[in-house]
Amino acid sequence: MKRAITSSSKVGAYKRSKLDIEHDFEQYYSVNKNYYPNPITRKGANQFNNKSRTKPIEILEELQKKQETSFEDVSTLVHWFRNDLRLYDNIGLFKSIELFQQLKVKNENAKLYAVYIINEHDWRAHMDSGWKLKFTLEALKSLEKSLAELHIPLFVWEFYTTEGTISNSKKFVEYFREKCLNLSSGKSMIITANIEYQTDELYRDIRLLEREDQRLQLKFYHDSCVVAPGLLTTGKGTNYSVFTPWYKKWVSYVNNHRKTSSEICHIHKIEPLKYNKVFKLQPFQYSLPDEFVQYIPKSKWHLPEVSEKVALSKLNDFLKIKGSKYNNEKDMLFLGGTSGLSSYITTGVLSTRVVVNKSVQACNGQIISKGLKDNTSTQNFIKEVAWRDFYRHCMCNWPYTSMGIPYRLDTLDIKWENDPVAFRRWCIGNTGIPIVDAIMRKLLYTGYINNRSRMITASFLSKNLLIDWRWGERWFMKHLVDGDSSSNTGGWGFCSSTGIDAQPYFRVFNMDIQTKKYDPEMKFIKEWVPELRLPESQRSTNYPEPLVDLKQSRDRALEVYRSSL
Ligand SMILES: Cc1cc2nc3c(=O)[nH]c(=O)nc-3n(C[C@H](O)[C@H](O)[C@H](O)COP(=O)(O)OP(=O)(O)OC[C@H]3O[C@@H](n4cnc5c(N)ncnc54)[C@H](O)[C@@H]3O)c2cc1C
Repeated sequence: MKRAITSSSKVGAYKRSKLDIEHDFEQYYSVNKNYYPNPITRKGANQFNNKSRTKPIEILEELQKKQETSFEDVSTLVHWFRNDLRLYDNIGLFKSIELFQQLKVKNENAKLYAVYIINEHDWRAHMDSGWKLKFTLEALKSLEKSLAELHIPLFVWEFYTTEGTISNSKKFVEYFREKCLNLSSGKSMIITANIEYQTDELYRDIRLLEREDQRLQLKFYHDSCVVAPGLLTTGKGTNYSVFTPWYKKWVSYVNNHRKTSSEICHIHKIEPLKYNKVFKLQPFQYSLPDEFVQYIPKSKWHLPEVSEKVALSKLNDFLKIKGSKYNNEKDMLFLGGTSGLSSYITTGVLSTRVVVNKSVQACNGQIISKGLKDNTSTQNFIKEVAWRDFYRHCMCNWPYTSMGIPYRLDTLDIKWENDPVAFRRWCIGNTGIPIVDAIMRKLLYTGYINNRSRMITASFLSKNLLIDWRWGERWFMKHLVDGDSSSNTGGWGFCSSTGIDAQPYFRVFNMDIQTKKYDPEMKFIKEWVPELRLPESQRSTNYPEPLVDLKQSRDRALEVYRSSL
């Protein structure tokens, strides 16, 4: 078979461009063996499909059913914040306050606290980016202040172990038990938390429930989706693996809520009371270690302001100003026609129920799923938000997709070429394909690129370069400010034709057409690839020749995919 990638010696000449940063590229080639010494295999993944292994979400829900609430000897209630760093429309927090008010009737000295737990090993294992962690810590600071206004202290605990231990370990369970009992002076307590749907996190919560000390009552709630996983099944009771019929069901589920509530989806608002006695706020002290920060170019260190208030006003502004133009502008590379809310949503500073409610108000009506193609801009915006739910549902239904295995198990047979030099050039935006380079440089320098940009570069990596999509997925996680494992895996699966409701394998993005459509005047490209600003005749030679011939590499991809599937 003809190899379409240009020779490596030529490639070497471009390896230290101005945008290159010191980087250990090998970390993207496979799951981190320190944390996952025995990664799941195809056989293991199939056990979930043939039901010989129970899905973690089902185990968690079964264990939950067995929990009964008892206020006996309880004097402390804690809400454990994870990716839900907000007060407004936070179901777990809302429930915790409901329980606290019941408890107060029985024990007027009862206390309500909030907790957040830092485990750097989790961040390493999940390849969280410096951008995202910095954003999370800012969100936490803002939350701490808002909680203090309600007289609820926030405790930030740090789980440190010398050996690599993620939070689904026995060690963590023991640590958690000790910290909690310390807080309640050895008495019983109730802990609320919102469910995180990634497999590691589900197994962590399962362990906590299974090994629970009788004194600790844990209560988990669905919160991060508009419609909780498990509620939408086909007429035959099976899980949807195609978005459009799932979305129709999602829309009618959400619309039906109008019958029982004034809102499309019920928003949980807590009362702005003083829940405990006054206390002196001592802001938590934690600095993000260099190993996470180092991936962010220092000169460009800039994050948007992070608070619930900012997120809500960004949403309102978007709906007022850009919402009606979303259909035309969302894909344009230089316009910023999308909401820019993903980092707020990923860290839970903003709830997607609020996003959907406000969007529906903005278009004065219900959500429509019929004639999807003709939908208005705001209706389409809602549909994009629903994709996030869809991928979360899928992660619960096919848990191995959160363990480094594609939804389509047959695609494990694809013979990826996995050229490390080509991968490196893709990462740093030096492929010689202007649209790809501009996007990849923007990602490296800002931590954010829009959905079209993600699709273009993911298609190019997995198809034109024939590099295992998981290498790219990990690079994205390590660099995105909004890195979210279900949306990221879902997006990569879609573009590489290995995931759920994916593009057919023969759809290979044509980079020239993408440029003409989404950056017609090359404004975006020239912004990020300054080498191309001058007219061709005056350009110096420091911009690389294309890494691949687009037509040849497309044909090669089709051949490889066809022969493997
Ligand atoms: C290869 C690839 C990787 C991706 N990785 C991530 C990721 O790590 N984290 C992430 O939040 N999104 C990811 N997405 C989805 C999407 O690209 C981003 O959510 C979107 O670009 C964020 O910008 P925005 O908030 O301005 O989007 P808007 O267009 O304003 O959309 C509003 C919200 O809807 C949700 N949303 C929109 N499009 C999608 C989609 N296709 N799939 C799932 N949710 C969507 C997001 O929560 C987003 O904030 C990925 C998509 C692809 C193709």
